[in-house]
Amino acid sequence: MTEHGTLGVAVIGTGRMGADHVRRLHEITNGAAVAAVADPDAERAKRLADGIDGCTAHTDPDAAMAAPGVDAVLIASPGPVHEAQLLRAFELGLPVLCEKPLTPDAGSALRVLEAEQRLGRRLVQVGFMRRYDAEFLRLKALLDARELGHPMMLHCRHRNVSPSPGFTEQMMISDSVVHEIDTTRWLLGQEITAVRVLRPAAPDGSGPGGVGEPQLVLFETDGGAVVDVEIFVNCGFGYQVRCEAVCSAGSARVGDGHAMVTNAAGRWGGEIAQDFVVRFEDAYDREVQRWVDACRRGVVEGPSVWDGYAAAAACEAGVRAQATGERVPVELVERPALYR
Ligand SMILES: NC(=O)C1=CN([C@@H]2O[C@H](COP(=O)(O)OP(=O)(O)OC[C@H]3O[C@@H](n4cnc5c(N)ncnc54)[C@H](O)[C@@H]3O)[C@@H](O)[C@H]2O)C=CC1
Ligand SMILES: O=C1[C@@H](O)[C@H](O)[C@@H](O)[C@H](O)[C@H]1O
Repeated sequence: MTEHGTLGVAVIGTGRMGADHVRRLHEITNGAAVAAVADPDAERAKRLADGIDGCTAHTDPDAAMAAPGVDAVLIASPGPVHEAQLLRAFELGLPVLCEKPLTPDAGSALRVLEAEQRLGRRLVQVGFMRRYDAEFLRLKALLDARELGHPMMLHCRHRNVSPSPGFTEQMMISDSVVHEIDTTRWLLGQEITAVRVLRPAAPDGSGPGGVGEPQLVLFETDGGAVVDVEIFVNCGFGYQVRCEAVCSAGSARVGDGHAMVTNAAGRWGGEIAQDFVVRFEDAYDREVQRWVDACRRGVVEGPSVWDGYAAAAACEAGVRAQATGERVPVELVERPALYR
C-alpha cells in the first residue's frame, strides 16, 4: 500500500465487467488505485492502462499480480480460468475479489476451498453483488426480522435481453441462475438440497445454442423451502431480476424497478434497464468499496469461497437436471471451520 494507505489493485480480464470495475476503482471507489491490468487482448488492456497514471498493462495475469504496487486482485476473467488465477493469488498472499462464478463446477471450486483452508485464512470475496443491492438488502432485513412470519417460497425471475457470444445452455445455470442460487442461500440462510429443471414446449430453438427457453429451475432447501426461477436469457426486451418471498404471514417482492412511470397519449408505463451494468450499478459500487475498505483494514468479508463452492455444487446439479429432466440432489462436503 502507498504511504497514504491506497490499495493497489490488479484487474485480471478487461472485458465487459473488468473494464467497468477499472472505471469504478479509478473514478468512484475511495482508497484504491488500479496498479495493473491483464488481458490476453493486449490492445484492450493497454487502452485501459493508458488512461490511468502508474497502471501497467500485461497479457499474462501472473505478471500483473506481481507488478509493482499491487496489493490485491480483482478477477474478472471468464469463469473457467478463475481457479488458476485464484491459486496464483493465494501463492502471493493477495486478497481477491473474484467475479461470480467462483468456478463453473464443484470439483474446481472444492480445490479452491481446500487451497484456502491450507492457508488457514480467508483471502477471497466472491462477486455475488445482489447481497449489496439496496432492494435485496431490504428484503433480507425484513425476512431476518420475521416481520412476515416464516419464509416458505421464493418466486424469482431472471431475464436478459440477450446473452454474450459463446453463451451455452449450461451457462444459463452456471453463469445466470448461479445468482438465484446465492440469493436463495443468503436470503433464507439454508442450503439447496436438490434441483429440477422444467422446459415449456418452445416454438423454435431460439435460445443460446438453439435450445428452448425460458426454463423453470426449481430448488428444494434443507429448511423445507421451495424456490422457482424463470431463466430467460434471450427475452429481447430488457433486464429483469425479480424476487418475491412468500412467508406464513405475508409476502414481499423486489425488482419491479420502475424508477419513473410516464403517462402519455393513451399509455402509461416505465422503462426497463437493458443490462446488469445499469440495474446493479449501485450494488457493484458498494460491493467494490466494501472490499477495498476490508482489504485496507487487513480483513476479508462478504460472500466466501464456501458460498462459491456451495453455489457451484448446486449449479452442477442444475446442469445435470437440465440434461436429464430428473430431480438431482446437491452433494456438499462438510462445511469447514474456517467458514462457520
Ligand atoms: N456480477 C455480475 O453481475 C456479472 C459478472 N460477470 C462475470 O464477470 C466475469 C467476466 O465476464 P464478462 O466481463 O461479461 O466477460 P467478457 O467476455 O466481456 O470479458 C472477459 C475478458 O477476459 C479476458 N480473458 C480471457 N481469458 C483470460 C485469462 N486467462 N486471463 C485474463 N483475462 C482473460 C477476455 O479477453 C475478455 O477481455 C465472468 O466471471 C462473468 O461471469 C459478468 C457479467 C455480470
Ligand atoms: O452475471 C451476469 C452474467 O454473467 C449472466 O450471463 C447474466 O445472465 C446475469 O444477469 C448477470 O448478472
